[in-house]
Amino acid sequence: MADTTPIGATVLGYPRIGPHRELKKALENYWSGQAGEADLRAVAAQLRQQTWTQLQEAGLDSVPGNTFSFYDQVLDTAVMVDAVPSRFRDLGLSPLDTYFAMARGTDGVPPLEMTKWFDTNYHYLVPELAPDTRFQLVANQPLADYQEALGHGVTTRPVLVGPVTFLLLAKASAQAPAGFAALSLLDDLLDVYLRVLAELADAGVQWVQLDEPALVGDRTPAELDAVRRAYERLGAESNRPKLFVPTYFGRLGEALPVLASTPVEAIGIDLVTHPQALTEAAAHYRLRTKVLVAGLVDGRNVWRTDLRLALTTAARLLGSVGSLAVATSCPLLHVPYDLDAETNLEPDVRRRLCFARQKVDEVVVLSRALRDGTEAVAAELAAGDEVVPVLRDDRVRARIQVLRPEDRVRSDYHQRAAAQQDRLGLPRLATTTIGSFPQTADIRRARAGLRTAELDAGQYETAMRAEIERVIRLQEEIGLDVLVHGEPERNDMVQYFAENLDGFAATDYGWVQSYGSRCVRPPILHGDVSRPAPITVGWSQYAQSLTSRPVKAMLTGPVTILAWSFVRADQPLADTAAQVALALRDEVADLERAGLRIIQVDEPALRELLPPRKEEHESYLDWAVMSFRLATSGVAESTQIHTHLCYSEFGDVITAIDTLDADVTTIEAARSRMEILDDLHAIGFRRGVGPGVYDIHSPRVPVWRKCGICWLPL
Ligand code: MET
Ligand SMILES: [Zn+2]
Repeated sequence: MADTTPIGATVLGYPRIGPHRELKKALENYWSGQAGEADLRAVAAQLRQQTWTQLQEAGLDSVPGNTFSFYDQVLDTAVMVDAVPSRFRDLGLSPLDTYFAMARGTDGVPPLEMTKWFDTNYHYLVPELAPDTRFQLVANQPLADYQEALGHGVTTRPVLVGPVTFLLLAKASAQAPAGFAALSLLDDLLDVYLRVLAELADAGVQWVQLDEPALVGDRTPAELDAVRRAYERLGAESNRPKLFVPTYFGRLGEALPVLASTPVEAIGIDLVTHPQALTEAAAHYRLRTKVLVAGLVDGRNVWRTDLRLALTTAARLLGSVGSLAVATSCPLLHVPYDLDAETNLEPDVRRRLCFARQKVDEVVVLSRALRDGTEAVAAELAAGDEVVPVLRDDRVRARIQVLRPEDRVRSDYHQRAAAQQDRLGLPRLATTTIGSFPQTADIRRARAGLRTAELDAGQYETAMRAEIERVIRLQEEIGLDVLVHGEPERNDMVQYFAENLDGFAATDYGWVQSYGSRCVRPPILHGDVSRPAPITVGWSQYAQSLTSRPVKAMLTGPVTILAWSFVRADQPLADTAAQVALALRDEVADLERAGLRIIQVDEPALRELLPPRKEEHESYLDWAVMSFRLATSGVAESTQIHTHLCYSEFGDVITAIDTLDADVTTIEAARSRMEILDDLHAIGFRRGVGPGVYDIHSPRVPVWRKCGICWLPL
């Protein structure tokens, strides 16, 4: 290995969809046939070049490369190692179209499964592996990217998904025998990684980054052994770049000594998510011979870093590691591009914010302070000292202060169930939907019209009411028992509430990739939350006025509102959740007063925020459940509270579902073949359950099957 430049100041990755979602538009034009492959590739090349030059000009010592993707970085890795299931291979498509077929499916060929990337709202594509999967290097994409950057005068550090994380995120294909573990393919996969590394080294690459976020979760001894074997083997190769292994979204724990005992030259730790990571790292003697890349700037949230605090943290590591580099806590994929684009934010909120582009500057400042002393960055530190206080609302705080345990408890379930049955008179197997009906072009046009003042509030209301009436009549005609108003007035189930609650701000360009070309613009929860006026009551009340059947009012729960927003970092999430819950509790009370007999509070993100380690589950689930109960327990016995969960894999939260104490839980069950019913049965779940039998992602009509639990088990 040649002498290498230090990592110094760096970021682990960068947004790739384009500051104005250029990639989204280019992808969608390509998919619809409006543009050809060359057009798409040109946009992609342009975006890559922009990112490289920007990062270099911002003063990073090491610029990450290969952070671009046409769809998803895990899919890129699968394709790079030729883990392409035969159903896609057999299509005989071009490499690019095969790639998109894996991502999106085509003509009756289902795509790879998509699932959430750790506890973020980003979705990756799940590789399908089997004992006969033959890994081989198809095209060295990281190398091509490196050379392309070099052509623009930028030397990069190629970023790849680490081999262990790749295998841990993969699943056994349908053809794999029972008991097959993807990790058994480690050695074959390493052969390919070794080739990639050798080719990179031949091209002069000095550092390569192998992301291993999976190491921050609870790992079995066998998995830890795979980590050791993987990095022993990669490290033992002489013809390779230096290895930098970042870990993020939690603390390394028992994986730290394992990774640190291998020959990797640099290890990255996330000092933002978990303060304990600092003590772990400072105490570990093996880090004395390594580069420690300190994730000091939050890569997932949008707040300015407390630079002085970050420097204190860094100072505690200086004596205990070989050398120190400064980075973001994780790739910047999860934050918007540039705060400079936002001109409509309240100045006091704006001054507290920091998007991807600004985070790069922070990393550079921190690194300079460590190298040249704090005097060198005196101006930046002074600017950081002008702290803008968080917007406090004493009324909200006073209300939270006086909450009693009874405010989170309803009466005995069976008593409630009887009262509700009396009032609602529903059949034993009642039918309902989850809430939203399609957002038609007319609905979107009306909303846009309201924004641009083409429609006044009255005209908008008339348009929405017409839509509500349409879906109410449709549901009556179909013969459903519990009706919904269809949520036409909502742009999004979280944004809509954020726009109507105090304490939230919306951005104009704060797009973040959710999957593929799909982006979301998460609201920014920046201050104490309260509800200035009823939000949904008018719409639900109108819907109920149209029919004698019960209409179910619809709210989004506190956990989901938090999960899909950027949240405050200045107080525990539990406290923020309680504030949101209290605002929702007021809404629930108003709905009940307006005559709504059923109220559904959706918590599809309950599972998503679950921390990576078991030891933290209990405290998370405790505040998550308590916030739901705070929102919902103020109602009369005869008011039926529903909740709705989706996105599967409820195993880890199944008992929490019980403690939510909702009268009815509607839950996605189509994709998991109703397994959830057995799981609920096993824990003695006695409340109402509505297994969702229609898969909303597919036009297929399901076949009715008898199941053990019914709507209202009395
Ligand atoms: C992602 S869960 C969605 C629940 C919401 N009520 C809807 O039907 O859209
Ligand atoms: Zn759902």
